[in-house]
Amino acid sequence: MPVVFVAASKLPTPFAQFTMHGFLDEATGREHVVLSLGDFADGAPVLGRLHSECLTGDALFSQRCDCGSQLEAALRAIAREGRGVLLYLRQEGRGIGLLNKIRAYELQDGGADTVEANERLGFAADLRDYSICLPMLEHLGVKALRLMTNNPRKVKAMTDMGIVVAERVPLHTGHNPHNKLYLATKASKLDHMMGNEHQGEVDRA
Ligand SMILES: Nc1nc2c(ncn2[C@@H]2O[C@H](COP(=O)(O)OP(=O)(O)OP(=O)(O)O)[C@@H](O)[C@H]2O)c(=O)[nH]1
Ligand SMILES: [Zn+2]
Repeated sequence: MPVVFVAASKLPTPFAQFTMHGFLDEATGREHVVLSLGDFADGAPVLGRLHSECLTGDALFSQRCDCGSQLEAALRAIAREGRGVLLYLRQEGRGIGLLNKIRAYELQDGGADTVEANERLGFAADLRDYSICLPMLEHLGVKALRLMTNNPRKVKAMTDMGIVVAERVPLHTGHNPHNKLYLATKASKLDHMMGNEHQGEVDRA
């Protein structure tokens, strides 16, 4: 079943006034949001972020992860450029949902790392499906991205579905003592690029 566009409105934020596009994934019932800024008609690669929902990091100021800081840095970068898209994907907890993420955090409080915790709960390390992005990008007329991410799986997923990733823009921000092990595990077990890439890097918030 498809991901269908439902409605669009203005969304004023401290960074810029974005246009907010709402989509329904009819297969799962999940409601996704895209914030866009500027015009994409010229076909030039668009500064973009595929941001997976993290209620704890995005809305509740959690320092267990880097999500809230990455969300803000990405919106600031798009605002600075006057052109870009942020897909806010409702794939909480890398796809396991909020309550299972809290179960996973409980196991992490007992010493497991982020991947071991998922596995002990019977889940793969990362259950996200990025195919939902294609209809949203097509709706907006975006064919090529300058993708703000440290996650090579996102780059591969876009390329595999025919979206050109003209550049990967590292997004290193929100590091603190509480998420040190989490970020190290993402680098060692989930292939995240946490090195000191400088090319086109988004400023730390
Ligand atoms: N299962 C699980 N999910 C987590 C944990 N910590 C954070 N998450 C989720 O991980 C996801 C992070 O998504 P993104 O911000 O898109 O980041 P990413 O895949 O790490 O890649 P980047 O683009 O480099 O940020 C969110 O859905 C969070 O809710 C954890 O310990 N366990
Ligand atoms: Zn998070």
